[in-house]
Amino acid sequence: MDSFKLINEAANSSNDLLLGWQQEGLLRAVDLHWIEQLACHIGETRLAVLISGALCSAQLGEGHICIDLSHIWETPLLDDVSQQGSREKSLDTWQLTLKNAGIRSPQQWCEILSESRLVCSPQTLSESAIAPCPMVLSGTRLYLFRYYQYEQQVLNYLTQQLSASPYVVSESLLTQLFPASPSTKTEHIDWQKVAVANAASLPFSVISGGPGTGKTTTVTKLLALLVAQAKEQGEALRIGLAAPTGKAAARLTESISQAKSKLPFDDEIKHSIPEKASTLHRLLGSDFGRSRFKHNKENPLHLDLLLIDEVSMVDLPMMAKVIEALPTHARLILLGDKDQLSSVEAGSVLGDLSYDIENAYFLPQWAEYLSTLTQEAILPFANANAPAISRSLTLLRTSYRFSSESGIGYLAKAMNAGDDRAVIQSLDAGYPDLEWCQPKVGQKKADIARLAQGYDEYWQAVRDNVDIEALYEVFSNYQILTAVRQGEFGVEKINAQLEHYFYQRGRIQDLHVWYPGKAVILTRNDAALGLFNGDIGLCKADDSGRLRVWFMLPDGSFTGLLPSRLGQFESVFAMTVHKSQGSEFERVALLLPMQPSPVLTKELLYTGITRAKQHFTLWGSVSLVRTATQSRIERYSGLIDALWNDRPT
Ligand SMILES: Nc1ncnc2c1ncn2[C@@H]1O[C@H](COP(=O)(O)OP(=O)(O)OP(=O)(O)O)[C@@H](O)[C@H]1O
Repeated sequence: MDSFKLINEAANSSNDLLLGWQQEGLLRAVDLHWIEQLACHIGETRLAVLISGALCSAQLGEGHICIDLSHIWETPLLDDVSQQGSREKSLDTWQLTLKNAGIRSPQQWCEILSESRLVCSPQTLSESAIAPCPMVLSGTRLYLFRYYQYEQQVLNYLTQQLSASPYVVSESLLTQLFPASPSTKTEHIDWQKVAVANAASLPFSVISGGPGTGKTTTVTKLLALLVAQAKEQGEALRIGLAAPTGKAAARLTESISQAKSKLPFDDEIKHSIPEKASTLHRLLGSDFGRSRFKHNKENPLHLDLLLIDEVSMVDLPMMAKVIEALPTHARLILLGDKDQLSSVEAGSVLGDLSYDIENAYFLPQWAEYLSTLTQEAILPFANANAPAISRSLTLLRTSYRFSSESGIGYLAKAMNAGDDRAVIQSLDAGYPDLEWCQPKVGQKKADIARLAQGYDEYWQAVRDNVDIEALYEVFSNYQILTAVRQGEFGVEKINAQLEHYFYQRGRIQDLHVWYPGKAVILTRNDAALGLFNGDIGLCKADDSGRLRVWFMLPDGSFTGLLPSRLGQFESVFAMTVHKSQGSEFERVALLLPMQPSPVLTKELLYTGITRAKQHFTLWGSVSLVRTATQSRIERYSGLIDALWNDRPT
């Protein structure tokens, strides 16, 4: 429906207006239902309040923790959300809507909201003992109450940690872990050593870095140092390792066990470093039927240190619950790649915490302390007003996986910088580890055949009836990724077309039953089976010839289930980039849709590219690659301002 017409027709009725927005896809049914129920219950009829509540709820669905009224005032809603219409027309429409709702400026908008019984201020919240109201207006930011609380929980925790006194760190253990070697010592700073020294000194720290920058190697050294220090004092550290998904937990387990073997410490220290990582849900004691975790403020985790990997995937509510369940004395170490896609659910905690990490050098006193401890020439912030959070952040800057000759490394860097010229240049440069295919209309069959070739080795392994470990390894060598779920290049259609192709080639005998080699991904957690959303299962006969679906467990063993026992799953010859987070493959083919889509952003492409270890193929047109490189995801929250507002300009 045309938006001008919509507003003219519906100016007198907020319900009609909001219903119209729902039809246009700006609101979800749940947003509308939520605000209608509340309005009815409290007797609120003002359009300005109802619009704000519905928008706040809708934007949460888009990953935003809050809405910023002054930003929204200047943003064309339709361009912002549904990409329809010209910017000018959308902005006119949006401003007209707000004016019809009696709003003339963001300030006036805030005043109207402040008068509503649906909205309260942070002050009223802190002063009153009465039940909270559904929304909170903090400055020009409007939150749903629960999300305001989550954000405050994280901020309160950080405020305490950032002012805590540092721990003493053993210089000799640090030197043992990072022996100075004249041949390896260049003019560059050893950021891994700095990261260990920094995180060992603090109760809270973030270590961020791109693929292969040695995040796991670094934290394993950090754990070794802390375990050895505790041992010197006759104590034992209780360490927890966790990640947001089962797959990421399994990778962390594997990487820590490999990195441990290279430590220059005796076996006793190595044995005291745990390897087994669990999902955050399992760590907190997920009770799938209940909203609260088993571990919380009243029943904290029995840990002295918690390390969480792949934090880019952790949403704000989960981070708040982890913090709530941490004992006050416990250290928290967050690990991840800040440039990857944010969590599926609302928030971008790692992105917000490490917002300006590239420039976040330490304050002079802290830089001096770290320089003395590490013997590295650490430059301090020039500005004495540096934000407190910068003390807790270390960025690992050197990739040990991709050499300077690596196309994948170069492409990932260009994508991250949003530099479309460099992206196109690297794709065109003929790097041996990069390939670029530009799909053309009418060539889909040939494209599917080419994409399917990547699975030749897998089908050979299925025919050879190799054991499940070997089959799993071959399957993990190659993965097709899609940017979207629906449409011609969406994951559903691509999977169906790949399976059809395999059927035509005689690799699958019957598409309608389970077959050896069928590959599935779970789309729901299954507590009873001990399996999680994102776990991959491969179909293979057991010793008695019965087909089972085999899943790898976090300890590397396999469990084979009858297909009838599986809950919700889908085929996984192709998966979405979102689902691939936390996994890596030797070879990756990333398939972009033919048409522009708001989901095509540099974060999505960067995440897809960095899933590849040895070879990466991009399927997408020049114009789409360019547009995606220049689009970035922005998620609203109050964290960046609260943590970084004193940053030097
Ligand atoms: N300082 C170093 N010197 C040489 N090689 C290193 C160094 N640090 C790490 N590596 C090697 O680089 C590889 C990647 O290291 P690691 O797995 O720790 O990185 P990561 O950042 O955790 O990787 P991922 O992207 O998989 O999360 C490993 O083979 C590791 O042994």
